[in-house]
Amino acid sequence: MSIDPSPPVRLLPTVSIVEETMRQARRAVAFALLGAALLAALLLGQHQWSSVALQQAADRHAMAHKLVGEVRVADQQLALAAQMAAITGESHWIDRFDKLVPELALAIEHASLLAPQAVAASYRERTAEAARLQARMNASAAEALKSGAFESARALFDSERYVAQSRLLRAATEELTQASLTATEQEVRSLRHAALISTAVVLGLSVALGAVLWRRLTNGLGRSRGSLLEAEERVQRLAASDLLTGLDNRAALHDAMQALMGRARRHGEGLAVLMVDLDRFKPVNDRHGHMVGDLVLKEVARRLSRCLRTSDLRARYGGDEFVVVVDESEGPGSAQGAAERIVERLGWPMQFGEIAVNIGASVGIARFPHDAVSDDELLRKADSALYRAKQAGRGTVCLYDPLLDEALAERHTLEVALREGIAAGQLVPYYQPIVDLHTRQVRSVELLCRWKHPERGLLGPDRFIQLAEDTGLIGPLTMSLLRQACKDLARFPAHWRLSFNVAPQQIQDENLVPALLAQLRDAGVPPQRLDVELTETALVNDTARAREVILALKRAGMTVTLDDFGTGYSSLSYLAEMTFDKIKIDRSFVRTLGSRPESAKIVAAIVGLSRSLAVDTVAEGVETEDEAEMLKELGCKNGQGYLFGRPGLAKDVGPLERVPDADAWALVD
Ligand SMILES: Nc1nc2c(ncn2[C@@H]2O[C@H](COP(=O)(O)OP(=O)(O)OP(=O)(O)O)[C@@H](O)[C@H]2O)c(=O)[nH]1
Repeated sequence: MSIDPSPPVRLLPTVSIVEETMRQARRAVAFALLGAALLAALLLGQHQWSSVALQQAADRHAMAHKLVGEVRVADQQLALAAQMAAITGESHWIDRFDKLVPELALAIEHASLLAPQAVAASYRERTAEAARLQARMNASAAEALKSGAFESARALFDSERYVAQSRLLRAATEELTQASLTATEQEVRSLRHAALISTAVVLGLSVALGAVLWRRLTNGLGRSRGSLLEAEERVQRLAASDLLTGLDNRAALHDAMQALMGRARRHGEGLAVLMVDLDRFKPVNDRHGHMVGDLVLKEVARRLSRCLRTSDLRARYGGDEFVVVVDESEGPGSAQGAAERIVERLGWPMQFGEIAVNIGASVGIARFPHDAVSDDELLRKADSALYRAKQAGRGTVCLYDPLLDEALAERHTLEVALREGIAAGQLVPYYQPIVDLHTRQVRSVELLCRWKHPERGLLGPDRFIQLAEDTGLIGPLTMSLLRQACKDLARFPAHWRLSFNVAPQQIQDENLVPALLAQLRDAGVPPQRLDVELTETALVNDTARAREVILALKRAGMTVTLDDFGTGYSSLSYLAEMTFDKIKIDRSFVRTLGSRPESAKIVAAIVGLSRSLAVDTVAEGVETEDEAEMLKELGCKNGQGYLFGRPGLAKDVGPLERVPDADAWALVD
């Protein structure tokens, strides 16, 4: 398998999708508005144009009407004025005749302008000669009238020629004015018709344009809606899945569990929740980096998917924890089977390019509805079972057990109380003397710890030290105790030294040595009075780091003791390598000195070894004079135990210089 750093699920540009969608929607709406404005302008323009044209045509028609009357009246009045002037010779008739001649000519001219051009041209052609003669005769008549020759004027008016020409002209003029009337009427009618047609065309166009715009708008909005729905679906998918593995995430798990529980309840079926935690995953990150760690997590997700049914729910719960929910409709065995398959498959080696990785998995199982009926409770109980699987040595499967759950709850309560207790100064230093086996002089005291629990009374270290180590409280606890112990040490006899234990986890703390020196400085105690005890476990876990710490402690002036020697790994190489100042012989050898000959041999060997390495020895757990005697004979220099004194408070330990017998000590423990 090659190393591929890209995550399986790509973060999608949801924001830009929304922006694009908004852009599309805005464009569609802008088009619609523009189209609507165009349509409105078109309709308005068409309406305006047709109203103006119609009005003008109507005006011309009215004019034609008026001219028909005017020409007729002017003609009749002209004839009347001519007759009356010739008969009466009165000057006002003569003036009237004079005036009416050009008036009639002008009215005819206007009418010809309104008539169709062809009609007007034909009128002019047909009447040109008659009009010219008529005009000449009118002029002669007018002259005759003005000169008083009324008889000759009358003769002219009554002449056959004049009458015939007047009739011809009247008929032609009547034709012309009627033609102008008809033409203007037709114009009005055809304009009305055109207006109707253009309105229909514009309306048709508007409907077509409206339909196009509507389509565009709905298409645009439809596309926007589609994009938004798609984006929403993506967002929901992303929100529900773990980005690294692509499995459901914690939130989605809860939703899915509730749905599964609802269905199981309806069908009267069972479910099992498997809490899976990887074993030894942290070292993978530490050794190969987080990128390889991530690949492991992805591979775990892949293997989980392969060894389970597709209907089984799989989720990443966080960190290196996964949750699987299997249905138990076929009986309670299926969860156990699935869990065992998971442990087996995740235990198979993984290979990423050159890098080989070996992890494992522990599984805790809780059942619905047997153990719990809510998702939170089920997960909590599966976690409790998982805790037990881890305690049992990892790589195992454990079912939830209510009794152990109580133990876990008790442990949690104690952890909370311990955290508060450390802050509140409830952890009290106790001291046990370490004496010279020959002189019984007190050489040093070992710092031990008691917890003055506000409700449970005085608790020994067996009740809380392991808990403190497991929960990371051992560092703060040690420092809190040491702060008080350094003050006590300043008041103890100046040749007494103080031994105290440093837990394996504390070895990793970069600040350990500076913090110890700061405590000593605050209390005004030289580092030479401090002896740090380390167990073999601390050395085995991280030998290189242990060597560094030992060197730093010694450089700072403190001494270092190898605690509980003989019980653990007892590698002689540690002794040679690490330059301890003292070795503590474990109490199990001391207690069996009288009963098991091998114990004496082991003690003799350890003492011999120490002597050759020029290292001091201390025997732990000395309870009888016989044991003290034997140890002395075997060459052991120092002893610690009930024979010399039980652990006590500073006020009880302080006055002691030498311990003749056990009664000298306040028996506080
Ligand atoms: N590479 C990677 N590491 C992660 C991620 N999330 C959590 N971790 C690491 O996973 C580790 C989980 O810690 P633990 O469960 O104590 O590690 P472990 O070694 O498996 O411990 P045990 O369960 O006791 O065997 C921590 O070191 C986290 O930093 C992630 O997304 N990627």
